This record gives sequence, C-alpha cells and structure tokens, in this order.
Amino acid sequence: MDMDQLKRQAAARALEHVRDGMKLGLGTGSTAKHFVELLGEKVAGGMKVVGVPTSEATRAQAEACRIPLTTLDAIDRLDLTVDGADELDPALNLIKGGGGALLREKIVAAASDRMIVIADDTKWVDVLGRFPLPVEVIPFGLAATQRAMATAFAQSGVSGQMGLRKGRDGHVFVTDGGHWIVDAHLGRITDAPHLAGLLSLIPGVVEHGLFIGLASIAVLAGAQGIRVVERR
Ligand SMILES: O=C(CO)[C@H](O)[C@H](O)COP(=O)(O)O
Repeated sequence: MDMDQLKRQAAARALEHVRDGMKLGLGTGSTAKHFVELLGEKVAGGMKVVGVPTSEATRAQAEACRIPLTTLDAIDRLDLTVDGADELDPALNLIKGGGGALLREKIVAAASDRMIVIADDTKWVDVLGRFPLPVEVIPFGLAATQRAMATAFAQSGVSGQMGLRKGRDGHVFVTDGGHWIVDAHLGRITDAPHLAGLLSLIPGVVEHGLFIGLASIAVLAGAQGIRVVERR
C-alpha cells in the first residue's frame, strides 16, 4: 500500500467520528484532503454537517465537494476538527505548518471540542523536531524577530539553522494571512511546551507550529494497519 492509500485509510477512520449535525474544522494538506473528499461523499449522501476550512485551498476543495461552510464568527464552537500533522509525539503534541496553514489550523483547532489528527505512521516520533519547525512571522523586522527566536531556542536548550520559506516559484512564501514563514531546523525539541511558550512571547511571531495539548486522538495508518492513540 502506498503512502497516499495510508493517508486515505486514516481519513476514512476519522470519518467514523463524524455525526449528523456536527460543526467541523476542515484541515489542510494531502491527508486532510482525503478527509474532505470522503466527507463530501457523505454530504452528497444526505449527511448534514457544516465546516470551517483552515486554508483557502481547503475552502476551494470543500466548495467543490459541496460541503456547506461557515465561519468562526457565525458559530460558537466546533464539535470536531480533523487535520493532518508533520510530526506527532506520544503526548500528542504536534508540529504543523508544513503546508503553511498553521495559523488558521491552530485557531480552528483551539475552537474545537476535539481534534483528531490523521497521518501515516512515518509522522510518529519520540521527540519532536526532526521536521523543521514552521514559525509564522510578520515581514516587518524579520531580522529582529529571528534574533529573538534564536534566544528562545537557546533558553529552551535547542539550536539550529533558520530559513525563510520560499515557494516553488522561488519567491518568498506568503501565507493566507499575508505573513511569512521561518522554518527552524532544531533536530530534537526536548521540551516542546516550554519552547511554545517562549515563541508565543515574541512580538513579530504571529504563531508557531507547535500544537500543544490540542489533539485528542491520533489515527495513524501504517503497513501493519491502523493505530489509534488517545491523549492521556
Ligand atoms: O500542517 C499542515 C499544513 O499547514 C499539514 O497538516 C501538514 O503539513 C501535514 O500535511 P500532509 O498531510 O500533506 O503530510
């Protein structure tokens, strides 16, 4: 089974948690894309749900699938968000933002009663940090923000190269919110909650890709089958 089939399997298992009438956060990325597609089939079959997309890409896909959409201004809370991740650890802390949608993803996850992470099992790690940590920043004062980030990394016992993300066209990647992303190659983030707190204090940092205590369940698809992990 190839990676894409594994992602679809994880998405299909997460779909079993969706009930008629739910308000759903719709994630971003190649795994979440399967979930949106499968949800679209349910909606076509008569299921009544409403979704909040976490990116313009997901909005376009959900609209094409005819999934009714709303906004976080129009509703109070979401019942469930289903989203992918770049890495997840045994505490179900995550690195997200490889697709550049981390800001809306975190806003939506934080407004949800539950978040289910769907992934192939290569994303599972003992310690976060092998995947470069995406940090969404304001373009103004980039160098100052990066210096403050380096201090936060040192205070958290990590270090590594930082790179401004570029798009496929070679230009600086711009997020849906009009910001830039700095990818930090840290290797092993031994105290992710501590680093998350420090990064959140930096004025030029809009949001970072450490999702601490937000995921309640992970559905991991691998060659041996599906593994479901619940946060303790
Ligand atoms: O955080 C994300 C986008 O900002 C994605 O969820 C993450 O990058 C995983 O993507 P994929 O399912 O394509 O591996």
